[in-house]
Amino acid sequence: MTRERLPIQVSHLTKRFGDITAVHDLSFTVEPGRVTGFLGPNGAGKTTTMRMLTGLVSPTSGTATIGGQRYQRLSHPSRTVGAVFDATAFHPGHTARDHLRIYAAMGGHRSDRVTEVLALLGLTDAANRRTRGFSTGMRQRLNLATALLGDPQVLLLDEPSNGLDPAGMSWLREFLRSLADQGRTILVSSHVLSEVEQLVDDVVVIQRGELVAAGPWAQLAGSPAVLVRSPDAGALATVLTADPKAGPPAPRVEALGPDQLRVHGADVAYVADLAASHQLRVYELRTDDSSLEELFLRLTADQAKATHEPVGAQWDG
Ligand SMILES: Nc1ncnc2c1ncn2[C@@H]1O[C@H](COP(=O)(O)OP(=O)(O)OP(=O)(O)O)[C@@H](O)[C@H]1O
Repeated sequence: MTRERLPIQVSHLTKRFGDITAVHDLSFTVEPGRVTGFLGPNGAGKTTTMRMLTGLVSPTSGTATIGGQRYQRLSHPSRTVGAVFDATAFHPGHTARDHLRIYAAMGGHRSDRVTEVLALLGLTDAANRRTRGFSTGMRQRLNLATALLGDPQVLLLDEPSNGLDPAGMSWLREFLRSLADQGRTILVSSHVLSEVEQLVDDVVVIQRGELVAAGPWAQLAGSPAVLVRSPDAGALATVLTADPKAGPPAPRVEALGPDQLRVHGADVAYVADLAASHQLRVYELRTDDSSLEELFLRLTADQAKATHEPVGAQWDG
């Protein structure tokens, strides 16, 4: 089936609640066929923006459109956009099937779609269990099942990875990838930095309601640097910067200490092979994960709390 490709467009969007400016002159685009991370610390304005996209909150000014239309103007809103905002909004006494039946009825979706989404999300065996006993992973799956009832082309997911264990994250990554590969437009909010690179193709980073950065994740993050510990660090730095095979541009080398280097613009295998070919000793060689942290610290530099947190920390500490 050929699907209609529907980009999300946010243009000069502003929302004020009394004295609070939750979103300020925000503009970005979310492309179909890609998973886009919507990132920012708690209170940055992510949920407010997503609510404006679904018509739950009216903008003070600016526009938020889906396929060029405001949500209210879409001919089949609940079949075009699937959105879930509150991960805990299940009636504890309802079964997964009850929950989905209610939402299917509200959205005007055919009732056999309930069985389909239960199967799609791997919840068939849990369909008749009450949600009060559901694990976080099952709740997140039930949320996704709810969002997918209308087989929407656009998915807006607020913190879908919250509380997932590594297996759950891996499953979510594969699942979102398969939905994006069908040409759907997927916007996933998160305030957990370490989840970003696992899930998304593109990122939109906001802070205090304003855009900080937007673009392909790989481009924003750049390639990670390589850390080297070697008693021959000086000689290794010389061959790295002089090696004609590397250029242009040649790797850039920082001396971190007498036996430590940080190498930019080369990967671990390249540095290892070059050291071996010059018979230079290497005691430690690894990717420098702190470059990811540095990127976010730079992007959100005036977020005082963030400046002390390690890689993968949550911005709300
Ligand atoms: N209905 C409202 N009335 C008043 N202030 C609001 C309302 N909704 C949101 N805000 C404020 O707007 C700002 C942005 O909130 P929002 O929930 O959009 O941020 P967020 O990035 O989604 O944060 P989180 O990660 O905590 O969900 C916050 O200061 C919040 O207190």
